[in-house]
Amino acid sequence: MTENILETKELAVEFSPRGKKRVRALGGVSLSLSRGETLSVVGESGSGKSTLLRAAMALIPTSSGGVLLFGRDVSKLSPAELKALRRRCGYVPQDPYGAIPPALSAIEAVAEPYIIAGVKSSGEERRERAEKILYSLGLSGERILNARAAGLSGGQRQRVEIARALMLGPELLLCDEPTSMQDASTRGEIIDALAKRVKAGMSMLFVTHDLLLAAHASQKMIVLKDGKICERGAAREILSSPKHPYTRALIEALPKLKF
Ligand SMILES: Nc1ncnc2c1ncn2[C@@H]1O[C@H](COP(=O)(O)OP(=O)(O)OP(=O)(O)O)[C@@H](O)[C@H]1O
Repeated sequence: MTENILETKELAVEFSPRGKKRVRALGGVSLSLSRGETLSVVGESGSGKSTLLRAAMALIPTSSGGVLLFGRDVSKLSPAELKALRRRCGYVPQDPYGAIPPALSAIEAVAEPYIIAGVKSSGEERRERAEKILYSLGLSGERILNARAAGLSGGQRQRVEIARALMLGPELLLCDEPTSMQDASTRGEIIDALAKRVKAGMSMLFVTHDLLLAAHASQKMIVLKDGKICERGAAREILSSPKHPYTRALIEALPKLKF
């Protein structure tokens, strides 16, 4: 039997900003992700992708429906139990600015989760592991490794964020537009590094507005429109023969190369 790492059931999230109209960000989303599998979440800006990631990690309250993380209903967990489950997850937030502690160098920032989680290790071991992960994402060299966040480009910060999320060897990686600031070849390098980990058993929920990237990075895909799934299935199949008019419109909007 396949083991579900993440499951959402009719998940709904509403925001009630003070003095403003209530926003229904997610309206009944059901999905499942098993071990060693990647699911891409695709949709336009405002379709609910980030909300889905944050709700999956129980970082925001849900209005109805539920989330099972590693088979446990997150609404029934104590803060300590939830913390323990979150430790098994890596989260790459959308905005790499501000997510990295400004006083730490890149290598220290990547090694920090080991210290926070209390993993017994020497400074040397932490550094070695952090360096290896950064290298797999195309970052190396003393100048980069010792730079603080302010001295790194947006794309480099994004890779430091991904490396931080990988430091504890997560069983589930949730990433929110993790390659939005990368050039094409670095993007490929990152996707390949993540794919290797998926092959080794990691599961990944991959948020992107880029359908081509989604098809490259994942086996399964869901397309979100106004907080609801309008299409789901095998990523490449959706790309080659989309069923929903919204997906078709997204594909038609992809830039066409002309020579
Ligand atoms: N904290 C919040 N308070 C109020 N409304 C919110 C909040 N977070 C998200 N929303 C609203 O929920 C809807 C979904 O937002 P979300 O950020 O999940 O979309 P998204 O698909 O990730 O967009 P993007 O691709 O631009 O990041 C939007 O209408 C957004 O304005």
